Amino acid sequence: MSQALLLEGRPAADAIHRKTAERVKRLRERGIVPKIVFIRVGEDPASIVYVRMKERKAEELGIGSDTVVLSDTAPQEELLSLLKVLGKDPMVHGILIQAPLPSDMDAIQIVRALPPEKDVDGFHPINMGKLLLGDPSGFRPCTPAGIIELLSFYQVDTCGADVVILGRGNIVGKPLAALLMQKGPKANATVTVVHSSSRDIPEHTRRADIVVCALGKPAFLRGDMIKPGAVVVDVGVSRVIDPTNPRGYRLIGDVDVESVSQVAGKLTPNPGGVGPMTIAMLLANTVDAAERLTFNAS
Ligand SMILES: Nc1nc(=O)c2c([nH]1)NC[C@@H]1CN(c3ccc(C(=O)N[C@@H](CCC(=O)O)C(=O)O)cc3)C=[N+]21
Repeated sequence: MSQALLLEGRPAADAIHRKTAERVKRLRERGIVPKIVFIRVGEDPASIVYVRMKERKAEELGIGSDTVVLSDTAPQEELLSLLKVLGKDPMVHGILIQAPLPSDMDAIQIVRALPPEKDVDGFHPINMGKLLLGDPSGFRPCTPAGIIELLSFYQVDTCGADVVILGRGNIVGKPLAALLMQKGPKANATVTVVHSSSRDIPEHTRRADIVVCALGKPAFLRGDMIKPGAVVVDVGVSRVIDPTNPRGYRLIGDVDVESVSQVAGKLTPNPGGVGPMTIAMLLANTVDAAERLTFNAS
């Protein structure tokens, strides 16, 4: 009975954090303190936890941060005028609008109100366009970039690999497909994107060298759906009620760990895999933003 090797996110994230801290130090020696502003709308408990984790890590690295909290009854204009002020503030290099937003807000219009140079999430249409074009002057979305760097850290070669991505969302599936099919190292993959209208999902996943599961469906991917030795990246995360857990809930990924770990060669745990990498890429993007805004100023 074999057990998949776990590709832990923490060591890979720490390697990125160490480089980020060095870059922060160099900026600070020149009198620049890289800074990110987090915007949270409403009191969603998960968003509160995530923003706090990002603030704490930023502080550890010497990156300045502010968090602005708006009421979920605030008019969208309030958020738009806040973005306008932050967009012009030369002390602010990165702006993150924590998702999800209240359903009555127009997320597409809101991202467009960000200057693309401060869009460290990489969600602005300019950055999405640059991503598709392979123009490195944009920002890579944090979770897809984190997956690329996680695979690279553990020397999983994507060149020529058959990668099957489950999920076609704008945050993970679609941008990850664009990154992986790019020409170049840490890319060069043959990419298939599978979604709810795909005819035979197991047929696709069974021939993949690498399966990326980003559906948000707990324990969706089972061992009988993958090729022996495959690399499995578990991205989706769901909360299930668990009275035995002090938090009252437990996090569960898209992968059925019990069966998949019997068949897969390597597996990213969840939590403890892609999540920490997402934060590492966010803060690396923030330092990129500070460097670009400082050294490429026209
Ligand atoms: N504008 C925006 N940008 C985001 O990047 C963004 C967002 N909105 N909205 C929500 C999602 C979620 N997200 C996570 C980041 C880190 C972990 C993470 O580090 N998780 C830990 C566990 C955390 C726990 O125990 O709850 C882990 O996987 O080990 C998880 C989730 C960023 N998001």
